[in-house]
Amino acid sequence: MSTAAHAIFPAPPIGHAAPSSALRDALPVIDLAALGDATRHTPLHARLAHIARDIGFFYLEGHGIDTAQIERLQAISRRFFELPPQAKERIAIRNSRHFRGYTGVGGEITRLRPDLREQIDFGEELPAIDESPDTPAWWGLQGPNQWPGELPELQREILAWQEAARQVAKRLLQAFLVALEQPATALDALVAPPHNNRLKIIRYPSQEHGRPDQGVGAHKDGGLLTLLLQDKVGGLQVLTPQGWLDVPPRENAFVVNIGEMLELATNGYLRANEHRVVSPRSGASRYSIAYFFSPSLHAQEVPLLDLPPHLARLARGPESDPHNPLFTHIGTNALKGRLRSHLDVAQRYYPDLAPRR
Ligand SMILES: O=C(O)CCC(=O)C(=O)O
Ligand SMILES: [Fe+2]
Repeated sequence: MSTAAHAIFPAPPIGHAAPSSALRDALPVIDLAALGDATRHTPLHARLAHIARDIGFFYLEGHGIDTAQIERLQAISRRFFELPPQAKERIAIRNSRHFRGYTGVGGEITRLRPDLREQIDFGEELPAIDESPDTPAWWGLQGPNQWPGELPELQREILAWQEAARQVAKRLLQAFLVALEQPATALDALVAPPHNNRLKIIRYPSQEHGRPDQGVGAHKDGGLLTLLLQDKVGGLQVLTPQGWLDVPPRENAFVVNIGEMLELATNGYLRANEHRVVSPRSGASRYSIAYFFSPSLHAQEVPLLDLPPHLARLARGPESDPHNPLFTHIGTNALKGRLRSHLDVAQRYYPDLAPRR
């Protein structure tokens, strides 16, 4: 996860959110089925553009993924985290130049602090690009996953999820483009195969009394769109002008975030929204599955969309943070985010590029 740009609004201490009740009642829901495959602008598209711009996150329903498929993935993910520590360590992310594999609690860093979560990072299952002195470092992001041999069903469900989530994300991206008065296909080349999407299954252990509660620290997602599946526990919060707002669980709905690459492509008309997870306090763990729909490394550069004047007027330019510069070069930007989050991988495989602390 890329460490976020500085908050525009002073962030209250973690765990003390005070969202406005008006916003809490207004958490928007978008029905992808109702948007259909329309290539024409409809009032629903106008609502989508408004919500994505002014609130920056929403629930997505009507995605068409079977409840049974969701439940199978959630169940097998929980079983992975119940494996003995040695089994998880066998697929440790520090053994993968491609940033794939298991990270234990506290092993990932956001805003310079360890996150209290354990997770497996997956990517598209593709062969590694040959390393030679002339190969740019960011090609290292492409490569095979590490699968736990004890749970072959996990591999099956993750690969199926990648297919299903990719279709949903692509339809949603096309709806965004229509909403912005672009051809629905305007970014097809950016998300064409070979793909570069990422997926994580995550467990947030319950917070022990008096201990830090940074499940994951405030950040923005680096890709185009994130489709997040959370369980019933809660703890996800999004930063709004009124402060941190809880995003309570909603059955069979994804939570959608705008990522930094869509912010860049729209010259800041759409904004990547900052979010975080506060550790559960219930004694039970929280589980989530995050799918990061991202530009293909092969596309090289994020294009700038040509917005009509009435939208371009509202595009404020991408937010710039000297501590977390955004690059329009896809590989450079993606590698930067991974290096910041996984110092062990950075130091082992990318020593010249590893962030200094
Ligand atoms: O687990 C969640 O609810 C959010 C995860 C997240 O924001 C991330 O991994 O980027
Ligand atoms: Fe995120």
